[in-house]
Amino acid sequence: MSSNDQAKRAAAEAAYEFLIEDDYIGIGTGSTVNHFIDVMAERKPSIRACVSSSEATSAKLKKAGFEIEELNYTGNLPVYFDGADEINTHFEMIKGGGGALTREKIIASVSRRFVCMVDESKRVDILGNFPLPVEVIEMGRSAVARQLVKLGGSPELRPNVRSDNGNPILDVYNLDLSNAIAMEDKINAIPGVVTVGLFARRPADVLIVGSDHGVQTLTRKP
Ligand SMILES: O=C[C@H](O)[C@H](O)[C@H](O)COP(=O)(O)O
Repeated sequence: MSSNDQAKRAAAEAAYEFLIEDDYIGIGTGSTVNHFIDVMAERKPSIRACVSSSEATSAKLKKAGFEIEELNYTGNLPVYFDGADEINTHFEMIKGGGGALTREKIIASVSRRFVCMVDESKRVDILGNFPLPVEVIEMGRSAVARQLVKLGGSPELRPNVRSDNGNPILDVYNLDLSNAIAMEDKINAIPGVVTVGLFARRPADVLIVGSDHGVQTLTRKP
């Protein structure tokens, strides 16, 4: 296992402490979440079912023997576990590097606690080094891209990729995300945008950072 993978695994093990048994849990997408599912598979918690943010996560959870439930049938969730592409000191995030941003944002919005697991390379002072994913409706792709250019961004169509919802994804470089909430609102207001991968209106509540030196668990200050 690479040291990066060891850091993700360590964060996933620490995150497991936040799992609430005998209820539904939300599970995100990506390599860090995959470590979390491995930890779940080893420890076999008693849970009602998982609400999953992607087809890939659902497949891995099912293989590990966990039930999947649709969010439409669960109501609010006590806890959601996910990774991030970048996270700042306010626990605002860029997500969607794996294309799962829309389902992730919906699940995060109905979860009482968002536990974000990262390796330390994901921590930043200002978001934006990682290109910002924006899921769009196909027929509005160019129109949205032109609006993103007006906001100072350089959008690029993610080649040969569709989200689990069947939509294209634009990766936007060079945006000024020093005011992440304002930029999230501006991008959300563009007709044709399905979801922007900025999680500023709904930041994480708990941040677990794995590194060579150990694991740090941080709680967002209100
Ligand atoms: O769409 C993917 C998700 O937002 C992931 O949480 C994000 O890309 C981080 O993934 P990873 O844990 O593989 O770095």
